[in-house]
Amino acid sequence: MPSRQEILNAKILVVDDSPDNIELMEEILREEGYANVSSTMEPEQVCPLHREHNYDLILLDLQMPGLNGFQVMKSLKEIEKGGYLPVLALTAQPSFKIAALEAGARDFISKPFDLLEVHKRIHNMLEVRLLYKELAQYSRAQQELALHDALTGLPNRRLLEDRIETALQHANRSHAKAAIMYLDLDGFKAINDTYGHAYGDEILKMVSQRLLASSRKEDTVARLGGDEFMVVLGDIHSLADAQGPAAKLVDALVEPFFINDLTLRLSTSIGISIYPDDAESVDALISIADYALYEAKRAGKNRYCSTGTAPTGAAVKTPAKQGVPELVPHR
Ligand SMILES: Nc1nc2c(ncn2[C@@H]2O[C@H](COP(=O)(O)OP(=O)(O)OP(=O)(O)O)[C@@H](O)[C@H]2O)c(=O)[nH]1
Repeated sequence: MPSRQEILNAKILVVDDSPDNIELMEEILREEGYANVSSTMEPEQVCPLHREHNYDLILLDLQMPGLNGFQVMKSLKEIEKGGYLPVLALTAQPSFKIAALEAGARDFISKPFDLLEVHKRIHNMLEVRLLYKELAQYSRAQQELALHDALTGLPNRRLLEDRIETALQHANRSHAKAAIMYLDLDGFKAINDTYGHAYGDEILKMVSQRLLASSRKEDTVARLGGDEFMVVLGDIHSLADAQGPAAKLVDALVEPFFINDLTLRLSTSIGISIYPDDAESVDALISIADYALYEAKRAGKNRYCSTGTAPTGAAVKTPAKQGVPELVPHR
């Protein structure tokens, strides 16, 4: 439940065409302790103001010249699409009460004001509004958690697969290629075993930062779990466009890590697959990158390995068409 202080700090807008009514309502609210009250006599300003300030409560007079309260609520619904309209209608017309509720107002206050009723209705409405905001925030945070790795904050496998799909679609549309780089740290287990899990975790966070710092903003850097990461490069035109970035990642991780008084060293191996040269589906591209990674490990670690053409220019078989790929480790 929101605290009394949170309720008193809520943002409130009073909308009325009568300066006397505005003054009266502002005074009522101030005396109760509400600290964030503003007002307007121009109904057409309500939406722009709400867009800017995201009010917790709009006390809205229904009968105003020009734009009336019902029209204002209609426009507010556009801003709060599917959301909660924080409107408390003010009306002297008994027949408008139900109409106001039907138009989206959460509640109404009758004029002339009964002070006790005003306070209760405002308090109750703010309580619900603030709870609603808390819930919406919590739900956004849960969605984020479901798509990100809790330790590093990087996208997790679920989000990664989506990102790869998007990169492939983009490559298709723009007649370009995409690269999947599968990374597995070398010697990570020894760090855990020697210095403990907390140091291992710290290294994983630092590795994530280095991978991000060594990639383009538009690339995806994800953690698959354990000491495995993936980097997706979109909008490339050849394997050579992925080899440079792969070498950069290998170099970035070979630099020592400083944690407390310790200097820790590890390296990474990378397997690369290219869309559409190696395969066309996400799963197949990941499998081929995994296979290339295995070859990079087998060839001595601290290097990347790809299918395709060796730097010397020697053509090698591509796995999608030829079965088992011939892989080219680079150091
Ligand atoms: N600290 C920490 N360790 C983890 C986490 N997830 C997995 N691990 C550990 O990471 C290690 C990964 O094992 P390997 O990939 O075989 O270790 P490695 O020494 O890098 O082996 P190579 O890849 O052959 O060089 C295991 O010891 C796991 O227990 C984690 O979230 N935090």
